[in-house]
Amino acid sequence: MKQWVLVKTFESLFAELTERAATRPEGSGTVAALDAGVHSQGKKILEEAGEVWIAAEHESDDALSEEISQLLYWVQVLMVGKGLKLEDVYRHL
Ligand SMILES: N=c1c2ncn([C@@H]3O[C@H](COP(=O)(O)OP(=O)(O)OP(=O)(O)O)[C@@H](O)[C@H]3O)c2ncn1[C@@H]1O[C@H](COP(=O)(O)O)[C@@H](O)[C@H]1O
Repeated sequence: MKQWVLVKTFESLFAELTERAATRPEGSGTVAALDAGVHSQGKKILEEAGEVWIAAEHESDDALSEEISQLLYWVQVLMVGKGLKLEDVYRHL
């Protein structure tokens, strides 16, 4: 039987988090992060950005990649909480 591997992308993660915000499933860390509010989300973004910096200077590429993925996640949580769409950001790129 053929096995399909679903690759998560920035866009698919954003869709997933948007769906979490709408359906609010029990046990979702994203729902808890959204409920914690923008102050808490902003602190998490700063924390993860610091971890990215440290990993870039002192850790492996894999560790750096993991930290970057967490930073992207928290940026997306803040975006979803603020009601921003990907297009709102993309138009500034
Ligand atoms: N990609 C992520 C993701 N990246 C980071 N994080 C969270 O961000 C935090 C970062 O972890 P750290 O190691 O920096 O911190 P920690 O000290 O281990 O944890 P904390 O004490 O900070 O909670 C953790 O709480 C992680 O759960 C994420 N949480 C969820 N996702 C994805 O988001 C989607 C929805 O998840 P749920 O809402 O939990 O279903 C799923 O696809 C998940 O894989």
